[in-house]
Parts: sequence; C-alpha cells; structure tokens
Amino acid sequence: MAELSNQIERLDINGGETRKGGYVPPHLRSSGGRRARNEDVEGGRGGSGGSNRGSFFGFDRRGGGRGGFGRNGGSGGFRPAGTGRWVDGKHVPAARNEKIEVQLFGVAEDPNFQSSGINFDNYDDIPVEASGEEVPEPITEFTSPPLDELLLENIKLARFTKPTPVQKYSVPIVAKGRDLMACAQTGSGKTGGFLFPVLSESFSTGPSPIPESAKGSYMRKAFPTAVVLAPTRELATQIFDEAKKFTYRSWVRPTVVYGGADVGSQMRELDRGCDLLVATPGRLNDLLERGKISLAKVKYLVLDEADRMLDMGFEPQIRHIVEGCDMPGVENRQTLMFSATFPVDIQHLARDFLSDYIFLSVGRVGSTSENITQRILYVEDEDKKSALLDLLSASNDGLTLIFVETKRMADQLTDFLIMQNFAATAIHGDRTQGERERALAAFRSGRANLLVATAVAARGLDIPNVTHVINYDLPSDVDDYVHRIGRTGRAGNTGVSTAFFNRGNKNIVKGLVEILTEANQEVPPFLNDISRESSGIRGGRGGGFFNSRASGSRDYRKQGNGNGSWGASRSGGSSSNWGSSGSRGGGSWGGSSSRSSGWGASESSGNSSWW
Ligand SMILES: Nc1ncnc2c1ncn2[C@@H]1O[C@H](COP(=O)(O)OP(=O)(O)OP(=O)(O)O)[C@@H](O)[C@H]1O
Repeated sequence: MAELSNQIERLDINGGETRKGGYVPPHLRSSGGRRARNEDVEGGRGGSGGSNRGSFFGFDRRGGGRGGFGRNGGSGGFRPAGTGRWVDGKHVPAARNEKIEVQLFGVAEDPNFQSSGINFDNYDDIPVEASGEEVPEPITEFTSPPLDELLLENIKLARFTKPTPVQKYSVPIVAKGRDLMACAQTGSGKTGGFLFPVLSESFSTGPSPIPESAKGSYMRKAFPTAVVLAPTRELATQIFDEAKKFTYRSWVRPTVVYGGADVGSQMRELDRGCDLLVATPGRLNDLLERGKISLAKVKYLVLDEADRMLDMGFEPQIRHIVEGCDMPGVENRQTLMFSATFPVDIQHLARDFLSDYIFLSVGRVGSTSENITQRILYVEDEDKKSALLDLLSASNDGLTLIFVETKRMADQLTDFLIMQNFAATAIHGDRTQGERERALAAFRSGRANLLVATAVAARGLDIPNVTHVINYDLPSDVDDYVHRIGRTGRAGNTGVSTAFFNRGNKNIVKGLVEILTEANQEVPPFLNDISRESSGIRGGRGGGFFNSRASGSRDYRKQGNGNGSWGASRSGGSSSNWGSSGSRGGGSWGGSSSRSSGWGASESSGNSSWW
C-alpha cells in the first residue's frame, strides 16, 4: 500500500506540466499501464456473474413448521437445511452442515473473504463516547453470556475473534432494551453492531405470537420480528448475506426485498418465512400496500446508513413505514440507527423515531479511518482523464473504485477506459438491476478491476481487495466523501484514496481540510490557500453556501440544542473530548410527514436522480 502511495506521489500530477496544459501522460509516452486481464467483461460494462439472490438454502420440504412466519409455529411445511426451529418456547438449532458452512463462511484462504488487516487492533485505541442515561458497560470479548451460544458459534465460523468498538457497546445497549444512534468509521463493523445484539436477543426470546386474526386469512402475510432498512439494493443484499451467516442453524429466517427485481419471486420468498426482513424503503412500502407484510410484530427496527435514510430523498418513505402502517410505536420497539456520519439536522429529525436513546460515537462523528491514506490532487476538469490514466498506470494489483457525479459521466468514463484497454465496468441508477449485479460481481471477482460508480456505490459496500478509491469528481457534500473513500481501508486493512480537486470544488474545501487534518493526512498547500480564500463563505464543516449537511461532531443533545438532561456519559479510549465544529442545527426541511406516493417502482435511483 505504501508502494502505491509512493508511486502516486512520484507521478507529479500537480507538477508544472498539468497546470500549463502541455501535460503528456505516461500512457501516451510508453505503453505501460494496467490492461484488461480478461475479455469476459460483458459489453465492457458488466461481465458474467449474476445474482446470488433468492433462496440460499435448499428447501427440502421435509420438516415441520418453524414459527415466526404467518402461522407462527407452522410455516407450511418448508424447513430449509441449516434452519432451526422454535418449539414450545425453546430454540432448537439445526444440525451443522459442512456444505452450507463453506457456502456461507468460505474457506480461510478465499480471496473474496475480507480478513481483518494489520491495523485491526488499532480500533481499540479510537476514543469512544457513549452518552445518554445509564449507559451499560461494554463487552470486551465475544463470550456467552451475554451473547447467545449459537450466535457465538456463528461468529467463530466467520473468523471474528474479537468485537470492534461499535460491537462492544451495541451488544449490552440492545440487551438492556435501549434505543441507539451509533456513529462509527466506515469499515469498522457496524453491520455486526446491529446484527449481533438483535440476533442474540431473538435467538433467546423467540418469535412473537402471530395475531389470531392473521391466522385465518387466505393470504399469507409475513410478520418479521426485525426490520433492517438500507438505502440501496446492493447494500440490502449485502446485509442479507451477512444475516444468512449469523442466523445459520437458528429459527430466524432472513429475507431481502428491494426494488428493480421481480416482486413475484420476492413475495414467494416471503411466503417461505420472514423473521428478519432486510429491505429498501420503496419496495417495502410496495409490499406493505399489497398486504404481504405486517409490521405489527416488529421488535427491532434498524436504519443502516441512517442519515441517508432520513435525508430528503427517503424521509417520507421511512415515515410512512414507521408511522403510517402497523409498526409498534417508539416505546414498544427498539430502534437502532447506524452510520459513519450524522449531520446535526438529521440527528434532530431522528428524535421522532427514537426513545431515550444512547448516542455512541467511535472517533469523531464523520471522521475517516487512519487506515486510508488520502491524497488530494489539483486537476483541472480537462486534465482529469489524463491524470486518471496516470494513476491507473501506477496502480498495483487490487481493485480500484472510481467515483463520478453523474450517470452519464459514469458511462462515458467507462467507455473511455475500455477504449484504453482497461477492464472497467459501471454501476449507477440507470442500469438495470441485472446489469448492476453483473457489474458488481465482475468487480468483486476481479474480472473487471475498475468500477466506475455514482454515489449509489458510496455507502456500505464491503468489497474485499479494494485498494484504491478515486474521486474523479468530488461530491458536493463532505459526508459523501467520507463514505466513498470508506470503500477501502476496511476491517483494519489499509487503502489509498485519491481525489481530483479544482476550484469547482470550493464548497467542500473546508470540510476536506478538517477531515485530512484530523486523520493525520497531508494537507496540500493549494487546499489551505483555497480554504483561506473561501473563509468568508458561510457554513460549518464542509460548509459553504451550497453545502448544508454539516456533520455534528458528537451527540447534538450535548450541544445544548435539545432535551439533553441525562446523567452519566461514558467514554473509552484515550480521549472523549474532541472539539466540536460548526453545525447547521435544526433542519428546516426535516420533520415533515409528507407522504409521497408511487414509491413502489423506483428504488434508490428514482428518488435520487444523480445516482
Ligand atoms: N469483529 C470483527 N472481526 C473481524 N472482522 C470484522 C468484525 N466485524 C466486522 N468485520 C468485517 O469488517 C468489514 C467491515 O464491516 P462492515 O461492513 O460491517 O463495516 P461498516 O462499519 O458497516 O462500514 P460502512 O460504514 O462502510 O457501512 C466486513 O468485511 C466484516 O466482515
């Protein structure tokens, strides 16, 4: 990784040639560069691969009912291999199955398996602050108790040896019945942070009884115990894949629903049982309207990428799901929110969905991992293509994710790279679900080692071996930058991020300087200069006229904005006292309970046109 950084340094993209416009990129000077390794990238922009969706376990039709679905205790005779049961108030785990274990957990040397990196232990040094009333003690290791024995076995199969900070805190917080707003750096295990406590509790307490009225109904209806909402189809799928691992052998059957895919087959999957539902909001609303799902038995509601889920694009849909259907009220369910960023205005909005919650921050809210070496290069728009080819020529093995701002640009740049013989593919909201899945599969497998993406790939995606993230176009929101670069440097591994900056990106210059400084990264002089020039511009972190998404540095209740009158706050690590930076405060657009209709069809692309 250090080698890749050094090579980028030696490129001297910001040297005199670039500015003068007479710059000749090395790929034109010599025929180096990383070229297509494989011809099977479909149409240049896809590749074979295909979905791993649908039913993972083979249904053997032998077993009895499993409980948790529809008729609670009898789900129509399906009992997939590797699936346990809840019988007479007791958990009856299924027998182990070697074949399923290899499919779920891979083998240790599998390159597609994200192993924790050399810096994994450094997570322990990140200061943690947990605020709210009566914050429970964190766990220090994976043990049973407090974790359910079966879950512990699955955690071992996943080769997780110790919890990350967010997991250490979330387990006892959820066990105590508390709500949680958790903010932790990208790649630091937030998925386990919600799956472990929710599953551990569910394994021990079993499914909720299904209402009598539902039992006689001619149409099968799913009554999930836990609902996880995620902003994109790809992220929902990934969470579902993780859920399959940790529910292995248990009574809990995970199911995923998302837009852009055949609703009929998703309904059939629901018919087979659904105890933990992972969903994108649009498709969930669609299925609620069709009467296929009831939220009446939900004990746990999780919003992953919560700030994204509550921003302007999704908030009406989330409000409809949480407040406009039959989900238990805030006092009768537990609500958990996770993200690496939590703008203050979104924290305000989130109050509506939480009750007496604990705010957990691992590191400064919105900070980037020091595992990522960040570089900002000054590149004018017209020089970007050449500069990109330079970077790619210098890159070593590993996958490179390139972010652009528009879907059109994603296609154009991908075509350009393919013309230059790179194995590139693209993902954005205008591609069909099949194309998106094939593109991601080609990238994951390395058949296409370059993925050009819009913001649709910015959040949550956990792809092993992404060694370099390039912000060809910088986003206008510095929080988006944090999520984008977080596709590398995950689970204690190291990674490099490079961003092309020019005066068109002035609106996030302050945020960038702040982020680089706090992550001990080099701040190039031009960035400081432009930041000083822009100092008259209104706004906080990442602020500017055009950027209203200032991240809070911590629990907004502590900034005297809210109702924060609790007792103790607990902090771990070396410091709990990171300074607060500017924040916008109460979002003027938040809090509305507007209900937009017609969300069934569009999903994570329709409501965010730039994706
Ligand atoms: N306790 C653990 N030990 C080892 N590896 C872990 C542990 N917890 C999670 N991981 C691994 O770390 C990687 C990142 O985890 P995850 O995707 O949950 O991060 P995240 O915090 O949700 O990131 P993002 O903010 O990008 O969504 C995954 O590959 C996951 O398998």
